[in-house]
Amino acid sequence: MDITFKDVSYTYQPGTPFQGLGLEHVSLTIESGSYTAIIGHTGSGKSTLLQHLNALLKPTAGVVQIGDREITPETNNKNLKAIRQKVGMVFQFPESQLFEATVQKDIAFGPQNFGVPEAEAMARAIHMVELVGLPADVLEKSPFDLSGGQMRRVAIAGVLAMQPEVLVLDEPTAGLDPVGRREMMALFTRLHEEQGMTIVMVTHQMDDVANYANHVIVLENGQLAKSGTPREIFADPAWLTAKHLGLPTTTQFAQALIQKGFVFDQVPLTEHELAAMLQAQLPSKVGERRE
Ligand SMILES: Nc1ncnc2c1ncn2[C@@H]1O[C@H](COP(=O)(O)OP(=O)(O)OP(=O)(O)O)[C@@H](O)[C@H]1O
Repeated sequence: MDITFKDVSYTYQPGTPFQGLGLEHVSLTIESGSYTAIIGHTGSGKSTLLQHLNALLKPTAGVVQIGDREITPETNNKNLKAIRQKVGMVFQFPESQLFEATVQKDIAFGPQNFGVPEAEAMARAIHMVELVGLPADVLEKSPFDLSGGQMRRVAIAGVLAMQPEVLVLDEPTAGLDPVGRREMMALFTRLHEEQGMTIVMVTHQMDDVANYANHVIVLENGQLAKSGTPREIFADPAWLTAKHLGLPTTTQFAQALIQKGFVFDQVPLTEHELAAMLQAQLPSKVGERRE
């Protein structure tokens, strides 16, 4: 299911002293099956854009097309359930929204709320706990007895239990330790590669953009500043720096190497790419070491 923005603008609290511009004339497509990263400085409109992906916000001008459904400023707030099911939204620190007595009930709550019979919803919860990499014995535990990282997995399992086609994540690794972050990112890669799920992720982690995404949307002051593949986006480090956006660690390291006289045909984005490019430039030395 593609999601397309056609000249979308969104104004917060129009006509009041608190009026604020969230998005301005944004046109873009998030293709079915993509892994899209949304990046941009604070206040650039990332959260506003995310909330349009499942019609939590409706554009104040323009059209958001979600699959075959068009959302316009005139769209009635009723009958949006199908969209909410197809586009699962994981907000920042989603564990704060856990509330049921057991993990299983918490995960089953969403589907039940959407009309799935209790027995099926509870069965889905068992499957989802496994999918997000938690042991089965958490099912009967209170979510509040789990670690922070486990609670976040439970919250994500609750969204996955709705069987969405698109998973939208707002800084999903914020506050996790390095191991927790890696495991969480591996989970999204599994969902993307094994289940063909479309992933849309707001992140400040440029390493994650380089390592996982295949499409990047850069926002600035509510406008689309650039979109393309990670290679296209990171090909111009000066532009990113001017926008107060970072570079992947590897790309940054490559910049230092370029200053020392190394030449790269294209910007290395990952450790493996950089290693391969360096090996190609230092064949004799690498060979000597091996012998
Ligand atoms: N409720 C609101 N009322 C008025 N203006 C708002 C409101 N919420 C957001 N805005 C404005 O809309 C613009 C975009 O905000 P948004 O939260 O989408 O940015 P963001 O990129 O997600 O920021 P962050 O990285 O800090 O989460 C900002 O200028 C912000 O001040």
